[in-house]
Amino acid sequence: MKRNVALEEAQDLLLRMACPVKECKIPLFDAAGRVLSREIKAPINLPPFDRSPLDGYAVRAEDIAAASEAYPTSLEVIEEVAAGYAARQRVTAKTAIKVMTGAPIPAGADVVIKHEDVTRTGNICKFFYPLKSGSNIVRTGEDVKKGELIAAPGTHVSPAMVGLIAALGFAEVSVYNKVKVAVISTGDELVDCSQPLQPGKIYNSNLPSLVAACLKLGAKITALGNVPDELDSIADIISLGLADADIVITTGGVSAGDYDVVPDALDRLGINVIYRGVNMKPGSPVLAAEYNNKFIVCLSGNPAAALVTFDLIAVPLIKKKMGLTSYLPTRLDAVFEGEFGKPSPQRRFLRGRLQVNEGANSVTLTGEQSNGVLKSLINCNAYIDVPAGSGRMNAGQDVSVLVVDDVFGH
Ligand SMILES: Nc1nc2c(c(=O)[nH]1)N[C@H]1C(S)=C(S)[C@@H](COP(=O)(O)OP(=O)(O)OC[C@H]3O[C@@H](n4cnc5c(N)ncnc54)[C@H](O)[C@@H]3O)O[C@H]1N2
Ligand code: MOO
Repeated sequence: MKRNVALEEAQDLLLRMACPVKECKIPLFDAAGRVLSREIKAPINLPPFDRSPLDGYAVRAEDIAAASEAYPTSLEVIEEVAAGYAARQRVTAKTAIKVMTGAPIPAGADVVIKHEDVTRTGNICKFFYPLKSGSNIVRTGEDVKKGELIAAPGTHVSPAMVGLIAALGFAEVSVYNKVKVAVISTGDELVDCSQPLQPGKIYNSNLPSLVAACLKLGAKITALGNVPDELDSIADIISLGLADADIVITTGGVSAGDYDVVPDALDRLGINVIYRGVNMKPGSPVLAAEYNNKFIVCLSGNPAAALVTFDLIAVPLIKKKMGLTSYLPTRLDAVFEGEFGKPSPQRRFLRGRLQVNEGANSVTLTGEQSNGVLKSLINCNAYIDVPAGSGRMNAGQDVSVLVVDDVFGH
């Protein structure tokens, strides 16, 4: 077992051992938020045929080459084509076919003129300007070319990706199974938020917040609830979690107190502790262990410490198990806007709000930074990485941040 490792080593030790869970095939309608386990190549062009982007008239460019306001060109409309149908006839010299938006371009035509720009009497249509061959035609494969790689394994399925996969005619997709995460909180002082609060007790916030964080990632959760600071109960519930889950997350009871019995419970279960303690604040007591290819991540109980170490250590692990190929938080440079008076003898992660700008990114603090303060995580989308040995931080200073909420995507 290692002790007091750097964050990067703490991440790496787990990521090296973790491989994605098994794959399955699911209906495309259920695929949003999942991770593709197979590449997707386009079996068809998109659009599959040349189509009209307008309601208008498909004609031959050469037929309207001389058209002008003063001397319009008259063509005979020989057919009308709605979206979803193909013209039966060809556009030949001096003829036009009326087409609706989305309709295939009739053979022979090489340009579409929008209907507002023509006048029509019976079957005769007048055109008042010429257009270059190819104008107002959406070409076959403009969006996607047949054979093109659409997504590699490990791609997160966004709503837009669902649309693209549907447009290519796939009703099912291969994805990784949902990662199963069991969440446990420990502490005699904790009361479920549905219960009245007794003296000396506090409401359990870690269990709901960690369950919510795992759900947001797309994991399959088992909330095993809260157990008292008691060796047998903690050992029993961890072993219950390990029976089904890929990853067990616990909070509380990992520090140095008399009732911090989580490490003893792991010991009793014969679980291999990979490391105990990470050089960071908050969350330094975090512990990670492995058992039969499953992982146990024990976060300290302070609510902010629990969520920060969850984001920086548990999330990359869950993401790698989910099959994602990008799992570490993005690191960006930013200018610090604000002040933080405390020195940081230990490496510190401050809760901040990153604004991504054209020139320089800027980051502000989201509020109080104590280990138990949860409120400042509400608008936090990045952690300011303050190196060990840093003094007071002032506005305008350059900092490095780890992005923990996706500020780029949609
Ligand atoms: N003598 C020492 N004492 C402490 C040390 C140390 O090195 N030496 N480390 C401190 C640090 S750092 C932290 S963080 C805490 C964490 O200890 P634990 O992980 O064992 O957590 P607990 O003692 O169980 O709880 C800490 C704190 O958080 C509250 N808590 C716990 N669980 C929840 C929950 N589910 N929802 C809301 N709040 C929770 C708990 O009541 C405590 O106030 O230890 C320091 N002590
Ligand atoms: O882990 Mo503790 O004080 O670093 O919150």
